[in-house]
Formats: sequence, C-alpha cells, structure tokens
Amino acid sequence: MSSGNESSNSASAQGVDEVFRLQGSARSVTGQGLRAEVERGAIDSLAARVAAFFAENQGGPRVVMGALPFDRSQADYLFQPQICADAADDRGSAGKRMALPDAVRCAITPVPAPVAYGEAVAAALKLIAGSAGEPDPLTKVVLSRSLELASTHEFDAARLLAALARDPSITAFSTLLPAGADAARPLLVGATPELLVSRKGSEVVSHPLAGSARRYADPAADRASAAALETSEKDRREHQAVVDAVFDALSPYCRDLNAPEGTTLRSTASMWHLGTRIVGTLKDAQTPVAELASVLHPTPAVCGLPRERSAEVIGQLEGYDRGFYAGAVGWADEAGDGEWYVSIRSARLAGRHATLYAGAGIVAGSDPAGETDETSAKFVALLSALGIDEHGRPLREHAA
Ligand SMILES: C=C(O[C@@H]1C=C(C(=O)O)C=C[C@H]1O)C(=O)O
Repeated sequence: MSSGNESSNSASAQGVDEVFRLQGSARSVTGQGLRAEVERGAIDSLAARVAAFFAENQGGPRVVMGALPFDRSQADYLFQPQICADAADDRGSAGKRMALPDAVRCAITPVPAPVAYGEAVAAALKLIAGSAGEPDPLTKVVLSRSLELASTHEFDAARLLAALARDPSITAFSTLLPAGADAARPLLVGATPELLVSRKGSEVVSHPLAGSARRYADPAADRASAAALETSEKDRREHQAVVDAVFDALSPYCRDLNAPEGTTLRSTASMWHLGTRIVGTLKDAQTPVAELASVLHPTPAVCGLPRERSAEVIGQLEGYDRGFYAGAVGWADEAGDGEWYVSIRSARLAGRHATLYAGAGIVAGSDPAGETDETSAKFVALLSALGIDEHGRPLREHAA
C-alpha cells in the first residue's frame, strides 16, 4: 500500500469509528473514520472514478476501500478513511482457544423457504437443459437464498468479525454500506475464502473457488466428503468454467498467466472447495487493480455462464436484490495496488436486523436437495460465529 498510512492506535485514541476491516491470517487492513466518499457509479467506470478521486483529493491516506455490489449496473460504495492501518500479524485472538460468543437471541425467517429454493434450482436446471444446443447456451447459474434475522439486540459487527476470524483459512471483513431505509447504518460483514483479484506492483493473483462440499466433525466422514468432491465430474466442470472465465478476463492484461499449483482442495472451518490459484504479470504495470476487478466481476463462481444471461435468470428466480452480497470487498491505493475479495459468506447488518446469504452453482447434473444442503452448509460460518443454528437455536457445543 502506498505511503500516507498512520498507526491505528492514534485512531482509537481519538475515538474514531472503524469503517472497514479486512483481516487475513497474516495481515489486516483497517480504515478508521470516513474522510471522503468516492463518486458512486456502476463498475464500468470504477477505475476512472478511483483515479479521479486521487487526482482531486490530495489529502488523507492514499487509499480507498469499500464494497462493489453483485449487479454490475448498481452503484458501488467506496470511501477514503481518515486513518488507514496496514498491519502484519494483527489477527488478535485467531488461533487461540476461544469459546463461542454468546448466542444472539433472534427469530430467523428463510427467504425463500428451502423448499422454494429447491424449486428455483429445478427451474434453473430446466432453463439449462432447454438451452443446450443453442450457440451460447446457459450452462451455469448461481442461485442464492437468504436468512432474515430479527434480534432482540443490535448486532455487534466487531464481535462478529472477531468470531469469524477464528478461522485462519478465511479473510474476515467488515465494511460500511451506504445509508438505506433502515434506521441504523448498514454494514457488510463476512468470512470470505475467495480472492477475486489482488495486484502488487506488476503481480496479479486471482484465486477462484467453485465446487463445494460440507465438512463434518467426524474425520472419516470429513475425508469422504473431500474425496467425493475431488472426484466429482459435475464439480470439476463447474470449477473449470470459472477458471476459464478468469483466464479469459485477465489474459488481455497479463503475460505469464498460469495456475502453478493446478486445481487443489481448499478448506475453511465449515466447507471444502475446489480452488485454482492463478498468477500473472501485468503487460502494462500501470493497469490498476480497479480495472482488473471491473473486468473479472462477477465471475461464474457467483453468477454463471454466460454472464448476462445468468444474471437475468438470477434476477427472475431469486426474488430479491442481492445488494452487496456476491459483490466484492477490498481496497485500492493510489499506485494501483489493492486486494478485492468476493463478498460471500456474508451478512448485511443493520441495527437489530441481519440478512445472511448463501448460494450454490447450478449446472447440468445438480440436484435441488443437494444444492439446498450446500447453501445450509455455507450459512454455518456466520451462524456459528453468531452462536446459533439455522433455526435460531443456540449452539450447545463450544468450539475447541
Ligand atoms: C455463492 C457462494 O459461493 C460460491 C459458490 C461455490 C459453489 O457453487 O461451489 C463455491 C464457492 C463460491 O465461489 C456463497 O458462498 O454464497
């Protein structure tokens, strides 16, 4: 990150609120206090708006941060913090033994109901089958469902983030969202395992995930779940489609673009995934991370193929606006470096209300019940950090 950063200690001393945190296992980027907002707009103009921001605002840390929505035509929300800290090994309690947080007391309404989600999956499968043989057939659609939580108390984003960050295999995040109709200012909080893109100098990295299986407490069942994922033809196909799309998007910008480790099994505390780390070198070292994010997003990991058609199907079948879920969260500095993660395993918090989201990729061969279970498994990261199950019941078992 380029210069202009100050220590976070001075911020707490001044009592400035934290507006952004991206917390990985080795490093965290935090923003305190809102200094200025980047002009809001659709993703096509992201790189130009970020460049204009730095040209017009000569003061403050030389970094902007925030969130991109799922829908390419909706306005993003990026801001410059008053103080930015980029610290190594700042995961606080991560890795240490820690009891689960006190369970929140809340009512949970699934939207849609799991049965209706299964019906949407079946409808997507029909559209996929019906388009086979067309010149550019619909081959993948990622459908999500949500859980609406109504609590007796305000959700505490900082505690939730700390609980999520106990899993060293994810990047925990929290970022301010634009003021909505809610009385309280909304935030997006999550535990993403998926890097959309990072740029450091001329090195570009993307680490798409697609193809998922639930993890189990029982070691034999857990190994069997991983082995079934690794050998699943459906999941390999679903994954390859994403890898191909990332190569297609990045290859005009990069030389030496390759996947040095190939496709590997990735794990979080609650999920197995197929992942491919893709690394390239920019042809033009001036290409900023904002431009790379704007061509990549949304990858077929969260949208589908072809992109526009699957986005339309998502709009028709999901029945709600994803907002900033399955968008991206991250930062970009004046030099063009930055990191953007796919904003999955996330929740929109607003006062006593929270909306949790989870999606699954539908391809030929997907099974509605299996995909519904996959979304349940993907809710586990957030629900266990809140200390409850999918029905709002407190979890009895405390994590080791
Ligand atoms: C859409 C989500 O996850 C994405 C979908 C995946 C899949 O379908 O296998 C795997 C990882 C993510 O790219 C989500 O967690 O909500």
